Amino acid sequence: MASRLAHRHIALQWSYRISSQPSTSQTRPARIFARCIHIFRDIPPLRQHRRQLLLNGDTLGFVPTLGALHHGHLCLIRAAAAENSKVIVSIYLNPTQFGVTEDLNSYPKTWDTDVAQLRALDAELARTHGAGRIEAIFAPTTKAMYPTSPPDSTIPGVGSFITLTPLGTLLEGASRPVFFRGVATVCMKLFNIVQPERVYFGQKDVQQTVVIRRLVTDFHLDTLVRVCPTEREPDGLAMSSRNVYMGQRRRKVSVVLSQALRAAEAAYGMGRRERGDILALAWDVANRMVMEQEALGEAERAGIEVDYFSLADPDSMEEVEVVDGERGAVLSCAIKMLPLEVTKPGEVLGLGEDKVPVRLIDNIILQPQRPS
Ligand SMILES: Nc1ncnc2c1ncn2[C@@H]1O[C@H](COP(=O)(O)OP(=O)(O)OP(=O)(O)O)[C@@H](O)[C@H]1O
Ligand SMILES: CC(C)(CO)[C@@H](O)C(=O)[O-]
Ligand code: BAL
Repeated sequence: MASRLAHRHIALQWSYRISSQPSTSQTRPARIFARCIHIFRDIPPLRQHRRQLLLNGDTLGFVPTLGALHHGHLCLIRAAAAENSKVIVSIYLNPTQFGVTEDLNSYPKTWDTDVAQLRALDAELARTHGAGRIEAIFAPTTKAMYPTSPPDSTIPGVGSFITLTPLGTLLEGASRPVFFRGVATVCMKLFNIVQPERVYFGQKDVQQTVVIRRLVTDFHLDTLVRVCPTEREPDGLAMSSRNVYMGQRRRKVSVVLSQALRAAEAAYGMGRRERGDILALAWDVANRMVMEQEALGEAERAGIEVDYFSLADPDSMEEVEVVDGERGAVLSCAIKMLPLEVTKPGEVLGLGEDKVPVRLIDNIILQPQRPS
């Protein structure tokens, strides 16, 4: 009984969808079962449900998220539904991957629209021949996820953690020292709880995908890791939950990230293999934007700081001097969009009124080239 009460259902009733075809004796109204998407807040009822899925012969795809869902997340779920009969999505703002000075408290929280998007997507999947369905949302409490000691985000870190060294200390890990410890730890917990056949991650967080593959290999986890392409806005900006922090002014400037990467990718496309030759083009684009912004007045400009441009090995994420054409490389970048110094009346502002610094990341895979 306790376990039955421990999760809620959304969409409790059956519904009928009228087919766009006229109804005749041959073409009856399509009768589509608006199934409930279960919402689990605790682990035992989810485990029990998962056992039932196994007994029913279902395959399970898992999409972990921090919530504030956008089109990029929905693409991961579609990919999961394309190769599994059931999909579980987790929505959990994991505290241990946020450093003590980072944006955990202001991170966008959009539970109602997240659930509405998942319901709409599930209805779309119901109409898609052969697609799996969204079975459940796992939105655990922090007490459930961190049962024995409160989650600690300090660098010494009291608690049980997984670290991947040196991989987790490079690039994003250099700027966010507890980030990959938190990600690896929470993903290990989530994978142990959900026991998915396949897990789905976005290419946008490229180093995270390398960390997850390493976690699965080194800890012999029985799951397949799938990586889905980065979904972008029409101007090239990678979709990200944090983009809502940017109002119109910072949003316009943020396009520099993808433009810089594309310039460097073009150098690789033209046969350049030396680090300096490839990254110089990215730096040129970024420096030009920095100077353009600096030349404007306080009420017009949006400041940016480049954290890194990187050209790294796809398995280790260690920097390379020359791209091995048979291995390819990961070209990646992180920038900080600085808070606006002065805002103007009537200006379209982002979440937190453009006072929150926004760290944006992006990458392009430089594909291995076949020797001609
Ligand atoms: N634009 C995107 N295209 C494809 N996958 C994405 C995209 N953005 C995020 N994802 C993936 O969705 C999963 C959940 O990510 P998360 O909830 O942190 O969203 P996010 O947009 O990356 O948020 P943030 O702004 O905090 O980086 C991750 O595997 C992430 O790589
Ligand atoms: C994988 C993840 C959900 C772990 O909290 C998070 O790092 C993310 O959303 O990319
Ligand atoms: N998608 C990455 C999550 C984070 O930046 O914390």
